[in-house]
Amino acid sequence: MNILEKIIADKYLEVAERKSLVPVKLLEGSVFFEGKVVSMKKYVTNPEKSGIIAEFKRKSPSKGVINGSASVEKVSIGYMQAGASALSILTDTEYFGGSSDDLKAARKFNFCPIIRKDFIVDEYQILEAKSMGADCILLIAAALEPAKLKSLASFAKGLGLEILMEVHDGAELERSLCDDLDLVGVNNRNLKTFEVSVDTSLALVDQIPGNFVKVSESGISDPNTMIELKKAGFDGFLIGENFMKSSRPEQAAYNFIKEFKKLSAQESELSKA
Ligand SMILES: O=P(O)(O)OC[C@@H](O)[C@@H](O)c1c[nH]c2ccccc12
Repeated sequence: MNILEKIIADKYLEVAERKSLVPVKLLEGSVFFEGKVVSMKKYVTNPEKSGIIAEFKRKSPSKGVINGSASVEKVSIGYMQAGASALSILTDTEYFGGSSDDLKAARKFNFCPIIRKDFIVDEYQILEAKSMGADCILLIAAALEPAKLKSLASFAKGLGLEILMEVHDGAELERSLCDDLDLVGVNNRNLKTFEVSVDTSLALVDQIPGNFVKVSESGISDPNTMIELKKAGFDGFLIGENFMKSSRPEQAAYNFIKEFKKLSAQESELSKA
């Protein structure tokens, strides 16, 4: 069993347990349930912003503990002040050290799109996402049968949520593309082997139809790489570890975005010349 298969197997058990403890009616009673969704698609493509979806992640199966002491309040506010377009909050506890409380805290302190980063295998988790105040969910093509991915996407759409579908190769992209998706992400990290390469994004970008917002995910640690990915056609950049490994993730994001803006300005000067 590879790590993704293990996480997914555990996720089914975890969701079954929560389902038996927290009834859907209670989720639907949350103040956020009727709340308006802030569009990830719009924020990520807004030229005034960086396109960065900044992630709050305490640990991961590939890296172990990344940051054991960061405050979600401080970091999420700081990310947005630094110029991020949106937030990604891990809610998986066992493998990533996150929780629904992290997402609720981020929601409380920020008016911006927030994606619930988790391994969604059941409609119940989409209701949970809405009840926490999320605007967008992640669906991982490598973890879901195409028919199931499509029905989960349509369920999320029905609640007004946006959907980021994550793929890792052309075959996943082809079999799982559907109209209900808003953003398509290419994960540079293979969730089965943990290998990371931005070439994965560069190789797939032209296969993503133009009506979807294109996001490159994982392993981005240099503003020059972001410039390269942007030139290739990406609108969004999901960055976690490179910020979270710092004792002040919000400061790391600020420095990164400042450098990115400087490089972008130089690029556009060059293209004018
Ligand atoms: O920390 P990184 O290398 O910047 O990557 C962020 C994000 O892409 C990564 O956390 C991620 C991408 N897809 C996922 C699916 C589940 C959990 C986590 C992820």
